[in-house]
Amino acid sequence: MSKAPLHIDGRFRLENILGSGSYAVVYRAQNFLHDDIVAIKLEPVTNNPPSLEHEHHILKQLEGGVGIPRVLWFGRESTHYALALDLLGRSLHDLFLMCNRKFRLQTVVNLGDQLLSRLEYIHSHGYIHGDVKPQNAMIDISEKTVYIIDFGIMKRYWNSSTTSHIPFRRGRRDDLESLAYMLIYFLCGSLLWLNSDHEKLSDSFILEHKVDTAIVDLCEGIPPAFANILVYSRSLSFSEDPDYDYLCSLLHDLRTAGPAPATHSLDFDYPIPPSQNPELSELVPTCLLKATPLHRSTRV
Ligand SMILES: Nc1ncnc2c1ncn2[C@@H]1O[C@H](COP(=O)(O)OP(=O)(O)OP(=O)(O)O)[C@@H](O)[C@H]1O
Repeated sequence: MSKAPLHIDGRFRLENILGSGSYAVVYRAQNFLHDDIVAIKLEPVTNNPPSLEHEHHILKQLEGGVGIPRVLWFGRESTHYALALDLLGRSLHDLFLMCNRKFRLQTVVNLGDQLLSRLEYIHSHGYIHGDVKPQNAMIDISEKTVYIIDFGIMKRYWNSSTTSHIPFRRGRRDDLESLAYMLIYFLCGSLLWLNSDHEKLSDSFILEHKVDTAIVDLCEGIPPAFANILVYSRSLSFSEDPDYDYLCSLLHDLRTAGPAPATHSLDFDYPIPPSQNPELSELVPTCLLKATPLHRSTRV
């Protein structure tokens, strides 16, 4: 891979790597014109077609939405495309490991509430995210707002010229089903088909076990609202408009049911300091939370 440039657009100086994915590397960078810190996503120009250009195009359409990263600059710098974004805090994946693989019920409720709003906003612009997972949800530096990231492979589900759902494509229900798995995972600490060696599980193994797992077993010991979210998402037909208010109401009921006064804050507590957590670099496999593309089941 070609060497990353040291400076972007004459004003951003690259510092350390914050993370990387299949097509880009994300750097922390200093904007020495405004004396602030940003995130810069770099993709070599050899990638064809460039995913970063597509990501930039989508982010501009979603601009101004709560929890959508703000684009500060996009362009080409020598051998790379570069996208400058607001610097965010940690991903939910990293936070989950730091919190010993358990989030409090109220934290999961508040995360679910925010993430549902993000998905509704993205869907209202004719797109599905298609890769809802803990690595693609980040919180801002003040740990108040959840952001969705990784728009490079996002696709339209809605054809505005024919005003119809594009066939043979994932739909909104798939994003919602993935979100349901993610919330259950945060509450239970794992999902039934995962084992200690889950890095090596194939997509087909996970899909087979997902289909064969009864929702009642998957959601054992957690409030029924999460099973209801999963059942509802799976029962949606391909082009049906999801009732986001209904899903939110299932979560809101859990706020009033608890013994302690409900809080809207995310309220993470980290029993394991990041420097002492050997698992922090471990990745949840990308196929882990994907919606079930095989036959759909509503077994509870
Ligand atoms: N705005 C940001 N602020 C801080 N860190 C970020 C930001 N955007 C991305 N990151 C970090 O960089 C990592 C990779 O980013 P991203 O998922 O967008 O890359 P990608 O190449 O599109 O990944 P994928 O292979 O999942 O498509 C993230 O997991 C996160 O740790």
